[in-house]
Amino acid sequence: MDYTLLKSIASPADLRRLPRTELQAVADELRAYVLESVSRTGGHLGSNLGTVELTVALHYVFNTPDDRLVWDVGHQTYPHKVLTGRRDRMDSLRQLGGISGFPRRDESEYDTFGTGHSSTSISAAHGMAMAAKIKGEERKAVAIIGDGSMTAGMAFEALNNAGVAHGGLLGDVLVILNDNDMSISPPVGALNKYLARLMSGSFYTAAREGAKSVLKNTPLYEFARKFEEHTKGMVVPGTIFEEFGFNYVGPIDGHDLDSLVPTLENLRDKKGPQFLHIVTKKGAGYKLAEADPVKYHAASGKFDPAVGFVKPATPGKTTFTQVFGDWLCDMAEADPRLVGITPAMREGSGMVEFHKRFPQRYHDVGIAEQHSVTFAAGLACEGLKPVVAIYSTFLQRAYDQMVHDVAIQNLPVLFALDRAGLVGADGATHAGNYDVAYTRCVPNMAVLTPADEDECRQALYTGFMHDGPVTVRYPRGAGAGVVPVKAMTAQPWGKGEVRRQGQRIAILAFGTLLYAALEAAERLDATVANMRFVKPLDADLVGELARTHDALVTVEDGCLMGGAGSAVTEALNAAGLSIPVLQLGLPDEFVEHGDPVKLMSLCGLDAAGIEASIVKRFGAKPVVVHSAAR
Ligand SMILES: Cc1ncc(C[n+]2csc(CCOP(=O)(O)OP(=O)(O)O)c2C)c(N)n1
Ligand SMILES: CC(=O)[C@@H](O)[C@H](O)COP(=O)(O)O
Ligand SMILES: [Mg+2]
Repeated sequence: MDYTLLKSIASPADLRRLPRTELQAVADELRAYVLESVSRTGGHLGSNLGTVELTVALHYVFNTPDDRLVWDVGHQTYPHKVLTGRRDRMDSLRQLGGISGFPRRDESEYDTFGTGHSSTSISAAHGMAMAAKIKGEERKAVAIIGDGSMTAGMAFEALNNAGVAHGGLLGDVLVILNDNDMSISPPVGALNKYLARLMSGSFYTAAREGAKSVLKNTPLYEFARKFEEHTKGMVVPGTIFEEFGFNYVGPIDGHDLDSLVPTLENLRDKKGPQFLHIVTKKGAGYKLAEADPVKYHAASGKFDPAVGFVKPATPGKTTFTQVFGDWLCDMAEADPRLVGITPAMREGSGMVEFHKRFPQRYHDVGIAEQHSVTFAAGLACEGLKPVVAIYSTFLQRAYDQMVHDVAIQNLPVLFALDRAGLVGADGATHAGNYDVAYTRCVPNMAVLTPADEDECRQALYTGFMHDGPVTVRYPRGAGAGVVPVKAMTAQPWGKGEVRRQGQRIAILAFGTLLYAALEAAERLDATVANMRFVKPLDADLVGELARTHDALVTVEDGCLMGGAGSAVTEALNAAGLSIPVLQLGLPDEFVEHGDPVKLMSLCGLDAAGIEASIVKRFGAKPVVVHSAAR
C-alpha cells in the first residue's frame, strides 16, 4: 500500500478537510499502516486495530487539540499518533529516544493526558471539562475507555462525580465506552455481564428518549423511530450510566463510520455529561488477531503480518514469571489453603496453568488492584493463604489496602511482585522502581529480593510459609539462568550470604544485580554479599562487612531514595558504625522506554557501570581511609 491519503494528513486539520466519503479509505490505510509498523517494532496491536474507525471519527468530528481526547490506558493510541503528526516516527515506537507507546503530554499537543495505567480517563476528562467551565472556555473533553478499564473503581468514582453539577457547573464531558468484550484476557465480572445484556437489548437503548435525537442522521434513527411507535406507553428501562447522570446512547457499531460520525456530531453539540457505548472487535481487520485477541494483545518484537506471531525455534530462557507460575501450581498442590489472585493480568503474571488446574482457587478480579488486596486480606482472615500476583507498578494503586487491610492486621498475604525494576519498552509508567521503598517502611511487611530463578522459587516458598505479609520481587524476563531446584526449602529468615570473599570493598547486592556485582567484584577483588532480604535486613552481616572492609557498596534495581541501600545506611547508623557507603540504584528521575539492557547500562547498573562507579568513588585500587568508629 502506498498510503496516499495518510501521506496527505499531517495533522487532524487535514483530515477534517476531506469529504466524509473518504473516511473509510483513510481508516483502511491507517489500519494497514499500524499493522505494518507494529510488525517492525513490536507493541500493542489488538486494541489499536480495534479503534481505527473511532480515532478517525473523533479527529474528524472534534476540533482537536482544542477539544481534549483522553485515551484510557493509552495502549490504543497508535492510530491517533499516526493522524497527529507522528506517522514518520512510528518506526521508533517504544525504543530508546523514540516515541512512547502511550500518550505523553511532552510528545504532542494532541496527547492531552499521559496514561499507561488504566481507568484514569474519566477523572481527567472531567477535570478538563470543569476547567473549561471555570475558565469560561467552550470545548469538549472526551474520555475513551475500554470495557476492561471500566471495571476499576476509579472509573465509577469519576462517573459519580461527573454526572452531577458542582456549584451550578456541569462539565461538557463525553465518555466513550469502547466495548470489545475483552480485557487482556477474557473479561470478568458483573459489569461485563451487564454490558452484554445492554448489547443484546440494543433496540431498547436505541429507542431511549435521550438517544433519539443523538441518533439523527444515522442508520439507526429510522429503526429507533419505528421501535418507539411500536413500544408507545412501554417503560423502557434506564441504564446504570443514566442513573449516574449521563445521557446514554448506544450501543452502536464502532467500526461503522456512517453511524459513528453523525452520532459523534450530535453528541458534540449537546451540553452536559454524555455517554456513548460503542461495540468494536479487538484486532479488527487482521484475522489472526480477531481469532486470538489474547495472543495478539501485544507483539513482543518483530513479526511477519502474513504469518503472525510464531514461537522461536529454540525456547528462550525460563522467565521469572514462569518460575512463579510453576511454583504457584506446585504450592497449590501441596497446600489446599492457597488462593491465587490477579487483577486482570493472568497471562502476564504466569497464571494460565494455575487457572486451568485450580479454577476454584483462581480469582481474576478485573482491573481492581485495590480490591484484589483487600479481598486477599478477607481470605487470610478466614485461614486461607492468598497469593496476590501483581506487577510492582500496579501495586502502587493499592498502597492503602496493603497498609491498612493487610499489614496493620499482620495478615499472611504473599505479594508476588512481578516486573520489579525497569521493564523496557513500556517505560516509566510501568517501571517497578518504587516497591522496595514503599513496602519496607510499612511495619510487619517483609521484603525479599531473590537473585536468580532458583532463589525466586525458594523465596516464594519462604514468603508463603511466613505468618505475615511478604513481598517477593522479581523482574520482567529471565535472569542468570539458574534452574530452580524442584524441592522447596525455606531460606533462613532475614539472612544474607557472602558469595565472594575479597578485600577492602564489600558489595551488598539486593536482587538480580547480584550477578553484575559478582562480575564487577572479580575485577576489583571485592567481597560480594547476596543480601536476599531488604527486610528484615541481615544487620549482623552488614555489621560484619562494615568491620572487615574499608567501604561498602549497595546495589539494587530499585529507586535509590528509600531503597535497600538506605536500609543499609540506617542499619549502620543504628549500630553506630561509620564507613563510606556508595549506594547504586535507579536515579531520582523517570527512566524512559527502551531496551532494558541498554537502560540498565545507562543507569550504570551493569557490571561495567558498577565497577566504574566504585573506581570513580574509591580509586582504581580501592583504598579508603579507615573511619574513626571502626
Ligand atoms: C491499573 C492498571 N492495571 C492493569 C493494567 C494492564 N492492562 C493494560 S490494558 C488492560 C486491558 C484493558 O482492557 P480494555 O480497557 O477493555 O482495553 P482493550 O485492551 O480491550 O482495548 C490491562 C489489564 C493497566 N494498564 N493498568
Ligand atoms: C498496557 C499494559 O498495561 C499492558 O498491556 C502491559 O504493556 C503489559 O506489559 P507486559 O508485556 O510486561 O506484560
Ligand atoms: Mg476491552
